Amino acid sequence: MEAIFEAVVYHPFVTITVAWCTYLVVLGIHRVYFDPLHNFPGPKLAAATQIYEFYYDFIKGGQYTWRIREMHEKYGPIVRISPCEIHIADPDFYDSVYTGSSNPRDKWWFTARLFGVPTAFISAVEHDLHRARKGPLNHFFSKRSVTQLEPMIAAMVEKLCDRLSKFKSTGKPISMRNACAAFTMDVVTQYSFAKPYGALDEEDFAPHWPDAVDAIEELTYLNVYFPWAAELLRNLPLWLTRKLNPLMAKVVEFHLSMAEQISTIMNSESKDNHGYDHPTIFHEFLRTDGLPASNRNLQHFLGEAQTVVGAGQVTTTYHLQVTCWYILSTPHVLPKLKAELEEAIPDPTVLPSVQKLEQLPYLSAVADEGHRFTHGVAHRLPRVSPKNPIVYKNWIIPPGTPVSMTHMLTHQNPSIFADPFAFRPERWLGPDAASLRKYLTPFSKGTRSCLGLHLAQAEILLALAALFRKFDFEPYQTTQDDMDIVFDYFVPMPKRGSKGLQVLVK
Ligand code: HEM
Repeated sequence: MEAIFEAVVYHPFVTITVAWCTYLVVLGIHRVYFDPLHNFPGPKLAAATQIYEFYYDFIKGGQYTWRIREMHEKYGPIVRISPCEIHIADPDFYDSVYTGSSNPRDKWWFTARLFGVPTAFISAVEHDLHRARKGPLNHFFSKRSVTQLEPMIAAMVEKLCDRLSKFKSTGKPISMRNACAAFTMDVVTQYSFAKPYGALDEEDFAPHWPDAVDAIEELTYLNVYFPWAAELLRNLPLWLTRKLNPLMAKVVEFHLSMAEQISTIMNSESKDNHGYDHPTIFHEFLRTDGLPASNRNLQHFLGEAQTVVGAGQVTTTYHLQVTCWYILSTPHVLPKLKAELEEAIPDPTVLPSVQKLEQLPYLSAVADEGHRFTHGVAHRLPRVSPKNPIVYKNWIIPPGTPVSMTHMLTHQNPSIFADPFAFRPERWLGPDAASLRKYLTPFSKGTRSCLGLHLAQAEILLALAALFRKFDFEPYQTTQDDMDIVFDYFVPMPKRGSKGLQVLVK
């Protein structure tokens, strides 16, 4: 008996397990009572172990954002939400966290893994590395470059309208999620590869592309918590990945399609984008002299392509779809918008420039209110001050600590946006509009802010103007709960099974 007891107690597995558990308990106690963040308010369990956050985001699926909101209601504007992360819910502090390059911020290495593309600029942890990698892409997205791109975007809008007009009075519903995604996908792939994916030409608007980009988003927590598993799944034979994890299979198929485009450009003798009246990102990118030799490979370009194409497609599509829903479902908005568009666009076949559309107050207010409802991203965005502490009121947050804020908490804050769940473009037209604007942060701010802001704004204004000048829509089997955000998979997502906005063209 004694021999059995000794064998069990001294078995290496038991010894290691006991030692590991003891280590975790001591670590938890240290984090809660002794480490530099121990004074910050928040649940003790969240401070002791990251399993707390893991439970809400991985097990329950994208739910920590709502738990964080509850924590702020209980503990106030600054909360320790995990052993190493501080979250702030004070909209006036946004500019102190999301700073420019004179006060650089790093990303937090842990959440830099969200997208599963470690060499892409979006995943670069250090400020300097991020700047070096993003640099070659910046000029493609300047206001000037986007203005030059306008004829292409307008042509895609025309194509979208052409397709929608075929549904007129047929009684056949259209998925606005798929139609808008086809438009944004064709724009961003035309700009990236000089070859659109042709989603607007497909009968059903090629839903497999937005499905693939949504799959990238749904896999963000797998990438963060189990990067090795995500890597393994990405590299298995496709048939096996399809069986084990259909979401990852969609991502791999998406990667294969982009790899084909990039290889064609890499292998073509001339790197010239002959025949196109606008530059294209990956032709130019491959010519960039400043790019280190280690980054001149398919894998690196693929990471950048996923970043640009994915980010360009998912956010703008979501904005367009959700804004269309609120325009159609908020009784006073549609007639006001239509009246403005009819006056500004006497001939519906001739769309004004983006510059002219920007001057239409109600259209711009509708687009801004759409941003306030869609947030850009649902996830908090952690930033790290590498050398200096971040000081919030009496709290001194040590350098190296990830500090995050969440757009949704600001955009739905009733002390800033009165009646926050009412879609009210008028709030952007009143006397308070200028002071409200600084709290509208869908594109984030600082060095890591959205690269595609001007492109997104051009797509949104041109598409909304054309859709509501040319068509009368009626929502089809869509209710508010098909649109409400219930998941944070980095980007906002509705309930499972929602088909998004479906419409009939009258
Ligand atoms: C409504 C439309 C859009 C919204 C609200 C939006 C919002 C955002 C936000 C909040 C970020 C910061 C993410 C982070 O900190 O990790 C971001 C980053 C980014 N966005 Fe957008 N985006 C939109 C459209 C676009 C478009 C059209 C493109 C390009 C085609 C684009 C490309 C990017 C890229 C490349 C980044 C990474 C920037 C970096 O890491 O420095 N976005 N976007």
